[in-house]
Amino acid sequence: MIKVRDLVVGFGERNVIDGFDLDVRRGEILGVVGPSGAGKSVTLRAIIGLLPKKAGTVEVFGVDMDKATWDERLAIERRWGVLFQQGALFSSLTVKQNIEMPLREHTHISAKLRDEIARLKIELVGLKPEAADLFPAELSGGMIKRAALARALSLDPDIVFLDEPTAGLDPIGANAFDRLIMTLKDTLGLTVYMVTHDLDSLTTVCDRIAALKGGKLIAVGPMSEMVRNDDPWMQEYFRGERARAAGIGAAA
Ligand SMILES: Nc1ncnc2c1ncn2[C@@H]1O[C@H](COP(=O)(O)OP(=O)(O)OP(=O)(O)O)[C@@H](O)[C@H]1O
Repeated sequence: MIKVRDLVVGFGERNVIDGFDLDVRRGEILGVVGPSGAGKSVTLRAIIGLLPKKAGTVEVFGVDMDKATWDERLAIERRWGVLFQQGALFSSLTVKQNIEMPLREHTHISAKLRDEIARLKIELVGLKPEAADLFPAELSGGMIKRAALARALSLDPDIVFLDEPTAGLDPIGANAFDRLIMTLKDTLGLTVYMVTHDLDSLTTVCDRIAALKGGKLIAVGPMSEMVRNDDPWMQEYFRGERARAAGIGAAA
């Protein structure tokens, strides 16, 4: 679904991402981890074209994004949805209006159909129908994540990019969100690219994990490979106290 080659991204003289390759396979949930500041969000933004690359290529659905025509690019953007770290909902719009926004931008469907689709997505992500008319300031953290996910799903994408979807949620809320992602993957055949620090999410929902450190990709594979990696950060992360508490040691 996505093929990243020799990616370099930086600001001024400094390179945050220093040349790596990464593939995202159809139908998988790929978890992206790494120390704070490792460039996880920067990589996500570079893949979806919100940040310029200094070098390298990004192919999505087999199309080189640098060579894509305007129409090709728009067609590809229609096939992905993004959930940003803080949800990034428009504060002056209701939940339903937020979900309708991509439909307004990318389609010519009628207001009635937009309304129906938005209400369906609200149901799909487990929000109550009444949430449709609430403004973001009236939502809890978990509801914001669900509303943002509903917006990311509004165009029935093939891929969703999630930037720390469970950050700020209590363990029960995080767990429910993880289950939702798995259900969506199973029922809609979604491919998921998920930046996360959440060890529970990595264990329960991710098929593969990509670990970023020092601008490089230091490991890609299933959890069983992560726990065996001898990089000190990987050891601490995947074999430390919190990992043991999440039951990850058992995977070693
Ligand atoms: N627009 C920008 N201008 C300059 N530097 C930036 C910009 N965006 C990100 N950076 C820098 O790039 C580095 C990587 O940031 P990024 O947000 O990708 O980290 P991260 O791995 O997602 O971290 P965290 O886990 O803390 O969210 C950081 O040092 C950050 O300061």
